[in-house]
Amino acid sequence: MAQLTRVSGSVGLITLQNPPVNALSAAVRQGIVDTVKKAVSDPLVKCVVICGQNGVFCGGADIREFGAPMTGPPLVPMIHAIEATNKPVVAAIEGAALGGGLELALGCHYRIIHSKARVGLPEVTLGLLPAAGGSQRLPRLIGVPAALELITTGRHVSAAEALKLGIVDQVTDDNTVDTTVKFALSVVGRSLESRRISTFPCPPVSDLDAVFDVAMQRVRQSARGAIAPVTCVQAVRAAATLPYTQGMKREQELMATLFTSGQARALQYCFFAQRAVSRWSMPSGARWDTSKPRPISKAAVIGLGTMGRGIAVALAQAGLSVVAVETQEKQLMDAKQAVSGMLERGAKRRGVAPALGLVSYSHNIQAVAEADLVIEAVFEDMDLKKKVFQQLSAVCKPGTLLCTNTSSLDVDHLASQTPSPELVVGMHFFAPAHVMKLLEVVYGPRSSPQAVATAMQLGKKMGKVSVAVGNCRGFVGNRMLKPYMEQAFFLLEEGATPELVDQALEEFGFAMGVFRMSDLSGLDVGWRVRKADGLVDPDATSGRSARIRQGRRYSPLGDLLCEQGRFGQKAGRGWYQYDKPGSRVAKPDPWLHNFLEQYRARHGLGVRHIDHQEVLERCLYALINEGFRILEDGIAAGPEDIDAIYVFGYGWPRYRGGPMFYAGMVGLANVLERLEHFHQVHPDVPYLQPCSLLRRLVASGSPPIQKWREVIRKVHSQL
Ligand SMILES: CCCCCCCC(=O)CC(=O)SCCNC(=O)CCNC(=O)[C@H](O)C(C)(C)COP(=O)(O)OP(=O)(O)OC[C@H]1O[C@@H](n2cnc3c(N)ncnc32)[C@H](O)[C@@H]1OP(=O)(O)O
Ligand SMILES: NC(=O)C1=CN([C@@H]2O[C@H](COP(=O)(O)OP(=O)(O)OC[C@H]3O[C@@H](n4cnc5c(N)ncnc54)[C@H](O)[C@@H]3O)[C@@H](O)[C@H]2O)C=CC1
Repeated sequence: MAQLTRVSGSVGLITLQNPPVNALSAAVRQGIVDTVKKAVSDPLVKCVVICGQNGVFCGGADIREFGAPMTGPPLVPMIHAIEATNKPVVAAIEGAALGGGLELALGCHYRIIHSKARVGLPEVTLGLLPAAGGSQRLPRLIGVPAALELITTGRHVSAAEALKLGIVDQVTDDNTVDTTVKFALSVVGRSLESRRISTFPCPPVSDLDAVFDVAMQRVRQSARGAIAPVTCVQAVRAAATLPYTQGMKREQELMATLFTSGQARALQYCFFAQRAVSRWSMPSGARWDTSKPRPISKAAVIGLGTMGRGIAVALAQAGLSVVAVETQEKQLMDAKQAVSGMLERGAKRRGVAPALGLVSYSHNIQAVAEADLVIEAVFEDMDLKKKVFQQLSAVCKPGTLLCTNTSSLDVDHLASQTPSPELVVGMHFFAPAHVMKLLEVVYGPRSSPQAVATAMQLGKKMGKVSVAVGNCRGFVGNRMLKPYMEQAFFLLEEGATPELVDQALEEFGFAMGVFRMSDLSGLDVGWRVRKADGLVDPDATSGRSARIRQGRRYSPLGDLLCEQGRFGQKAGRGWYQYDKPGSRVAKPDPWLHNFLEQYRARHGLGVRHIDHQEVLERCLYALINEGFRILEDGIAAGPEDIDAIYVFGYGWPRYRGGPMFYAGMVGLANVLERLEHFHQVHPDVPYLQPCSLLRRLVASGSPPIQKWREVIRKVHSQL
């Protein structure tokens, strides 16, 4: 809806009304069309101000309407009608003017913005382009290079930057609507000829082809398979090279190719999934809206290795005071330097003062006595962690939340070491912890809803996408990763190379394939876990026992590499070779190819031709099948939780929506059929057996992902 009122005698004030962000739904567009017409034809109205209710101008087109056939008046003629009026129309921007919201403001003759508001054209992040004239008006207003950058990245711009770029005419710290009303009255009677952006020529660029070539190269490199950024470049090129009307035609044509694309659907799903995970629930019935978080102002981190340092930085950057405890003197000194450096670099990037004073250091665990919440990040060793938790229980004040950053150990077992297991949760960060967006908040059967709510809220404060998950081996992300990686090892045994597997996965859109990723994080990490699980047996060198452990197929390839000291990048060799230890450029290694040949010969393994399709199906469907098991077990509440974890923590290409969304896109029946086939061929790999939830979904007609929770609820109610 939009409401027209007359203020200050002769100002027609149009207020967009569609909480929470005044998205341009069909009703809002109709409201704008009607109120603009009314204001223009009212002789008492001399000028018009457009604003949004509740402190937000407009969050853009209503994304929820994208899946359905378009109803209501289209945006483009609506914005043209505003631009064409003979009465000045001024946008009063509070909160945000994004996407269609900014395009609406660009159709106005002037724009006044509150100093705390932001603007942007984030359509590219939804798989679209600004197709309500944004791709044609913005370059005309601020020039091609700046518009290209904003449109291809979707970056939000502060009020100050918007003024500097020339997107807005004035910034105010006062009441935006009052200021805009006064401003509108002050421009009544002035010619509007020079205020209609669509009539502007695009500012000339000296070497147009070079500018667009560089932009195209940049988006192709960073977008890795995403089509919207490429299309955005093409749309801006149309603005730079064609008259406005033809440019608009091109904008519409390009948008038509994107609007119904699978990538746009996936990205829009991700937008809502990211928000859905904050509405968490636990199998006990505890929920986000009935569980009150506890205020946290003082936090502590125990163990200042790779993870502890990043966690301390993330906490301090969120404004908390942090006590950082490390027992090794040298580590403590190094950590102090590293944490200060990270805080300084982060502050420089964000243009704020570094929060150095918020972090204090100690080698004594007693220093955490006053903390409201402690995050333990010592070595991955159950006995050590148990000891630390017992110490914390003795040292901390009553009610302190005790969190562990363990990546694989049993959170509930750790909780049982304390007199208050309800205060224990996992806070599983991802490396580097101050950069990576994902946080798995792991609850055990005894974790209190308040503890979960507090960890979830703290994650949000740190700018993380926090996902509440149940306690099981590997939680959600690492549990699904295990079959994925194992399939990659099996493919090497059957004839593939690390390069082939990685290429297939990187072409799919992963930032790194399995083997490059394994080299980066260190092969010894998994080796230690497999040893602890009793899977590593250096004596089993040939025969069936070498490749069957604990009754199922096992590939000792990773163990054999570790025995040779090939721990990955840090050793200068792993699945690839590197110029020197620590170097990042992975090169194919003839030694490894030779080693694989000998290995296959020793085990009598025939070499098959393996293509990219098989790599994708074997690795991804094994991972997806585990995802269905996780849903069936109630470890994740819904497919959105799993997808958010994979998109924000594991480099799953966002434009493919996440593994569960992807399964829906390729067809659940198809996934089921391929898993059945692979399980038949590899009966000694139990996890290839299709999960019963997957069968159930297929049997119920493969409903859209939004309906899976109903099927899952039925499965749970029958257990
Ligand atoms: C051939 C066809 C031609 C079609 C032409 C169309 C061309 C276009 O021009 C296309 C577009 O506009 S696409 C939309 C572009 N706008 C955006 O991407 C902004 C999205 N929103 C935000 O960034 C933040 O919500 C924002 C910064 C606004 C607010 O952040 P907060 O952190 O305060 O709040 P959130 O938790 O993010 O959001 C609150 C609730 O609002 C929902 N929502 C936000 N933006 C929406 C939008 N644009 N449409 C529909 N719902 C929207 C959001 O989902 C959340 O609700 P819940 O999910 O229920 O929690
Ligand atoms: N490295 C990674 O990518 C990830 C690791 N994790 C988990 O985070 C935890 C820490 O891992 P990293 O940081 O990689 O280990 P790390 O080996 O880099 O650091 C551990 C630190 O804890 C210190 N420490 C040991 N005992 C201590 C004690 N009693 N009191 C205080 N400090 C003590 C050590 O001196 C060392 O500096 C582990 O549980 C690991 O599984 C979780 C996610 C990712």
